[in-house]
Amino acid sequence: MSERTEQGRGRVGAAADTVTGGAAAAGPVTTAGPRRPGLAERARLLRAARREPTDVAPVWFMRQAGRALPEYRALRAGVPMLDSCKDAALITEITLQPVRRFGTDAAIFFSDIVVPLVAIGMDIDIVAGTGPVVAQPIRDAEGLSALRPLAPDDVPYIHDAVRLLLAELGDVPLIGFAGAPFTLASYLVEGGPSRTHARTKRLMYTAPDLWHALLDRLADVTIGFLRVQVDAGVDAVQLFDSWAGALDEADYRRYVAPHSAKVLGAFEGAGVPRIHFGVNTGELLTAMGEAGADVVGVDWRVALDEAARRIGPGRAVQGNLDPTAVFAPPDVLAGKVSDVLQRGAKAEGHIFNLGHGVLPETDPGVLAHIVDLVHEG
Ligand SMILES: Cc1c2[nH]c(c1CCC(=O)O)Cc1[nH]c(c(CCC(=O)O)c1C)Cc1[nH]c(c(CCC(=O)O)c1C)Cc1[nH]c(c(C)c1CCC(=O)O)C2
Repeated sequence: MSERTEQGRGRVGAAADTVTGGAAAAGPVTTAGPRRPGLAERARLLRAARREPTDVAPVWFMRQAGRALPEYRALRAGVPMLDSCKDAALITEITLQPVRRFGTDAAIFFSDIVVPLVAIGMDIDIVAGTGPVVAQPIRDAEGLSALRPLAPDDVPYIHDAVRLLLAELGDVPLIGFAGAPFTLASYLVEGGPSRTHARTKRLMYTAPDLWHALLDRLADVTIGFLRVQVDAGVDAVQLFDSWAGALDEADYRRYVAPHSAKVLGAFEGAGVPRIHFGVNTGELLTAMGEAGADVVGVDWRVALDEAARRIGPGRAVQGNLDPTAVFAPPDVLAGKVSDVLQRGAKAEGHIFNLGHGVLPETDPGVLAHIVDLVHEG
C-alpha cells in the first residue's frame, strides 16, 4: 500500500509545473538531479525487471507521452517534432505529463529513434502522419561515411533533460531508449517508412559485408546515445527493434542479432535493466532474449505465458495488451487486462504494457482505467 501512495498519481505534478517548454532550455543545466539511493529495491518496475517479487505488476505504456494527450498537443502546437526533442525543458514536461495523469510505474524519456542520427549530421525530417524521411538514403559504401560515432557533445540536451527529470520524478523510474541497428537501418536504406523493407533486405542479401559494416556503425551510434542517457542517470533502457519482425529467425540471428547483442552487451553490469522490444517477433523471442536482454517486450499476437516459455528462464517479460483493446467495451477490456496479468504472472517477472505504442485516437481516461485495473491486481 505504501508503495501505491509513494508512486501514485499526482506526486510528480507540483514541482514539474515550474518546468515550462521553450525559452527555459537556453543555456546549460547546472543543477545535478539527485541520484535516488535504494530506488532499485523500492520501484516495482526495477524489481520486476530483476525478477523480484512485487505487490502488483508495474505498468507503463509505450508512447504514453504523445498525441493521445491533449496537454501534449497543446505544448507541441507549432513546434516541429525534432525541435521538441532538442529542448530539455520541453522534453522534461512532455515526459512527465503521462506519469502525472496516469500514475504509471515508469516515465519514458521523450525523444525519437532518429534523434541520434540527426545529431551526427544526417538530413532527416519527421513528416507528420508519415514518419522519418531521409534525404540521402544509404545504399552503398560511400553512404556509410555519413555515419560516425555519437559523442556526448552532440546531444547536450539529452543529458540536461535526464537531470531535470530525475529531480522531478520522485520514486518513479526513468526509462531511456534508442532504436536498434536493424530498425534504424531500415529507415536509412529505404529513405522512409516501409511495409516490406525490401530495399533493406536486398542490401542485406546482396552485400552482406556492407550490411554488417552499416549495422556495426549504427550499433556504435546507438551505444553512444544510450551511454549519454545512462551516464546522466536513467534507471533502465529499452532497445526498440520495432521492425525486426520482418525477418525470419535464421536471418535475424545471422544479420541482426550480433549487432543488437553488441549494443545490449555494452550495458551489461551497468546497473540498468535492458528491455528488448519488437513488433511481430513471435518467432524471434528466443533470439531476442539471447541477444542480451533482461526483459523481452512482446507484442499482442503471442499469449504472454507462451512468450515467456519461448524466452526461457532468467528473463522477465513486458507486454502485451493489444493497443486497440482500449476501444473495446469495459467488460471486454477488463477481461483482456486480467488475461494478460494472469499469463504474465507465470513468467519470472512481468511488466504490464501494451503490445505496441498508444494509438493517437486513444481516450486517455481508458489508459488511466487500465493503470487502476493493473494496480488492483
Ligand atoms: C514511426 C515513427 C518514427 N518516428 C515518428 C513516427 C511516427 C509517424 C507518425 O505516426 O506520424 C515520428 C514521431 N515520433 C514521436 C512522435 C511524437 C508523438 C507521437 O507520435 O505520439 C512523432 C510524430 C515520438 C516517439 N517516437 C518513439 C518514441 C519512443 C518511446 C515511447 O515508447 O514513448 C516516442 C515518444 C520511438 C520510435 N520512433 C520511430 C519508431 C519505429 C520508434 C520505436 C517505437 C515504435 O515502434 O513505435 C520512428
